[in-house]
Order: sequence, then C-alpha cells, then structure tokens
Amino acid sequence: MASNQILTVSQMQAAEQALVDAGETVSTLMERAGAGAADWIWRVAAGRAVTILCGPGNNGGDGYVIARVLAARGLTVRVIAPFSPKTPAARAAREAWGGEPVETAKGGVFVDCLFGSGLARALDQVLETRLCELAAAHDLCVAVDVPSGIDCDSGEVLNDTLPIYDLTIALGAWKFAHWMMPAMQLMGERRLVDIGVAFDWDAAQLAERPVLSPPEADAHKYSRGLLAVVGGEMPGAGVLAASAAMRGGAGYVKLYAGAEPGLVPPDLVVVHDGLDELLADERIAALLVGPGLGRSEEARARLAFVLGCDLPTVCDADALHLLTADMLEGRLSPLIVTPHAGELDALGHTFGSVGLDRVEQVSDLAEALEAVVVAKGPDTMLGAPGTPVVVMPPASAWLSTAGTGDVLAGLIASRLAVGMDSPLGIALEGCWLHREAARLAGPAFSAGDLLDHIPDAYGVLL
Ligand SMILES: NC(=O)C1=CN([C@@H]2O[C@H](COP(=O)(O)OP(=O)(O)OC[C@H]3O[C@@H](n4cnc5c(N)ncnc54)[C@H](OP(=O)(O)O)[C@@H]3O)[C@@H](O)[C@H]2O)[C@@H](O)CC1
Ligand SMILES: [K+]
Repeated sequence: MASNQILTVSQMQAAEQALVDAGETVSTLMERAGAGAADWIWRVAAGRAVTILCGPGNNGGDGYVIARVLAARGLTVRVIAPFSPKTPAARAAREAWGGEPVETAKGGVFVDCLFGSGLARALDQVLETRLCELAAAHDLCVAVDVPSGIDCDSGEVLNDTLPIYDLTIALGAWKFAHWMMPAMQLMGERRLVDIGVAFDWDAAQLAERPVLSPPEADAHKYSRGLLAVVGGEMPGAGVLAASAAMRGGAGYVKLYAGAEPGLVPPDLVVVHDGLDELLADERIAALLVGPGLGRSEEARARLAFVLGCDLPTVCDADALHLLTADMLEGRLSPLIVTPHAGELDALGHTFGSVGLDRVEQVSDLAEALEAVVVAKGPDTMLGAPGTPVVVMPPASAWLSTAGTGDVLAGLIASRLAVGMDSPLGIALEGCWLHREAARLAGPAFSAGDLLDHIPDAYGVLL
C-alpha cells in the first residue's frame, strides 16, 4: 500500500533491490510504474495527443511503457528519444512499445521521462533548451517521478531554466524534492503511484493531518492547560503569540511582558511583575519564551531562568539567538524550538551543525538539543531525537508576512499545554492548525487576521 514515506535515492534503490530479491524484476516494477503513471496521464489528457520525451535510463523506460499503454487505449502518442535506452529494462520497454520516435511535436500533453532519480548532473544547454521548448509547445506538462534537472535528495534545482509542471507523478515513494524548496515549486499537483515498495521505519514522512479532541465534559481552565508566555522588550509579538495560544486549545494563557493595556485583548491575562512568582505556579503546564524577548543581557538571563524551571517549553525568535548548551543542562522536560531559516543557521553555529543539508541539519540539531526542531518556512520540516524527519505539505504562501511565526509558536505552545501527544505530535498539531488557519484566511491576511481563523481551523481537525 502506498504510504507517506519520503525516500532518499539510496533508500529507493535499496527498496527496489529488496523487491527484486523477493522475486520481482526491474521490468515488472517498470511495468507497474508506467501503467500507474499512464492512468493519471490518461485522465488529464482527456483525449488529447501525448508527447513523451524519453531519456537513456529507467525513467525513459517508464516513458516507453506509458507510450505503449496510452497508444493501446487509442490516444495519439509521440515519443521523442534523444538517447537510445541504456538499461536492459528500458531497452525491453522500448522494444515492447515498438514505435518510431519523432524529432519534435506540439500540442496536447507533454510528458517528461528524460531523467528521474538517476540524474547525476545539470542538463547540458542543448537538453535544457529542448526540454523547455517542448514544454512550452504543449498545453499541459507532466513529470514522471520527478522533473528532469532537480536533485531528488536536496531539492536543489540544477538548471537555471526548467519547465513548471502541472502534474508530477511520483513512482514508488515520495522523494524529498517533491516537498522541499526550491524543487517543489516545479511540481504542480503531486500524485503517488504505488509499486509495492515496503514501509521503511528509517524513512522520513510526509506529515498527515492530526485529529484533535474537544475538551472533556468536566474540563476546566487548569485541566485544559495553563500556558505562560514570557516576552520582553517588544510586547506586540508576545501578545500575538499569546492570542494564538488562547485559541489553540489551552484553557488559560498568561502573558508576562510589559504590554500596554491598549494592546492587550480583554481576555488575555497580563502579568507585569514577579516572573519567579508566576513560574512557581505548579498549575503551569507549559511555557513559551522568545517572541518579543529582545537580545539584551536581561533577555539572556530571563531565558536562562525560564529554561531552568524545567517545564515543557517552546523557544522561538530571539530566544533561539540567545540559547546556549549550558541553559539546557539537566533539563528533563520536553523542549520544542521553532526556527526560521536564519534562526536555524544561528542555532547551527551555536550547536555545531553547520555545512549540512537541511534534512541533516534538522536531525542533527534535534539530537544536539534533545528537542523537537520545527524548521519553519515554505517547506516546514520537523525533527525529533531518534526519529526520521517529518515534512509538512506546503501551506499558503500568504503566511510569508511578519508575525505569523509568533502565531505558530503560540499554537504549538498551546498544544504543549494541552499535552495530549508526544512533543513531535504536539508540534505537528500546531503546524496543522497554523496551516489550516492560513488556508481559511484566504489571500493577503495579516498575522492578526490569522487569529480569527484558528477556531475554524480547529474545527477542521476535530
Ligand atoms: N527505483 C525503482 O524502484 C523504480 C524506478 N523506476 C524509474 O527509474 C528511474 C531511475 O532510473 P535510473 O537509475 O536508470 O536513472 P534515470 O534518471 O532514468 O537516468 C540515468 C541515466 O541518465 C544518465 N544521466 C544522468 N544525468 C544526466 C545528465 N544530466 N545528462 C545526460 N545524461 C545523464 C545516466 O548516465 P551517466 O551519463 O550519468 O553515466 C544514466 O544513463 C526512476 O526515477 C523511475 O522513473 C521505475 O522504472 C521502476 C521502479
Ligand atoms: K522525469
């Protein structure tokens, strides 16, 4: 059964080998992959002609299977083959197709079977131009497995100019490039064809939508979770995070920051003095520190004090620039950090995970901090100690506005105060609430507008 696992090229090769060891042949796998891809292409072609560009490897082999299947269903199929097939399975697939390649074609659906997971370098200029011209000459573009010219594992785009596809049909399992920037921008809609690849416990996962619960019938504000948000110099960010947290499931949110009364919604409790007294409250279920904290020495001392309380904590924003290993010494409670790309780099410098690719960086940092790392951005990725990374499906690009990170931190902290799942599950709940709220908010929202959509987002996840 197709799963949401994301495999590296070497994991994919191992999976293919395991199937071959179990008695399959590469040709039967190619047949399955090609037939599955042909089904999708048949649907989107809706009777239009199909042009398939076939490369030298097994991605090209898939193309010949697709050509044969679609021609047998009565579609006009044109194959363009700048290379002759180099693998036994691709050669057999071309023979079974039995047609004559053409030099060029236009109109209908263009199918890219030039290169898949075996791409070893950027396309040369001639191939790049040919690929782009063919894509431009057709009404609809489909990439088989992955678009040609991208690195499957890193999501890097190796050529300056590549087509943007309407549909990408992943074969056997997702690759990181399907869900990682910048390659994911080329994919269009994504569909997965199952070819029998087994579930790999060491594989990364594409996040699945969590299911939240309503409060128990006898719930009260403390049983639902008391969250303290510790801010600092810039109270607006703390107010935003706390306002999100009030809608994320926690029963009670207290904000410690010098917020002006005019800035504070009436249902948010603001504490101005006595941080030690506030944090000594045994009813506190979780803490959020960082949004609006500042980076002064006072902020650093405040962060150290908060972390020293050893309560379940979310660290965001300024806290991520101030965080050092000694502040985490002896901590036993869950920690979740929510860095954007710049903060991830800052943490990498402090905790020694620079020069790695993004997946390794997130995993390494999770191990070093013994924390859940939510590397937020257009391709949000979550890491936890001893667990492969989890990648969020893309969210609204309108989230790229100031303050939405504070809202995310507030939501994750709220889920941490509710505390019904593992720290990784909790972080995912917050990310999904954020994603759903952004979807419901539509275009051009501000971070404050997002707050109004959190209750409906919650409703979607119940
Ligand atoms: N895994 C599975 O279970 C299944 C996988 N399947 C399919 O197989 C695909 C992977 O196939 P693959 O390994 O043959 O690699 P593929 O991408 O077709 O090309 C490699 C060839 O291209 C060449 N080459 C590379 N870069 C180049 C460049 N820039 N410019 C020019 N040439 C370049 C390279 O030769 P090189 O020049 O590097 O020696 C080699 O000849 C996978 O994506 C999926 O579609 C399914 O069929 C069934 C089940
Ligand atoms: K391809």
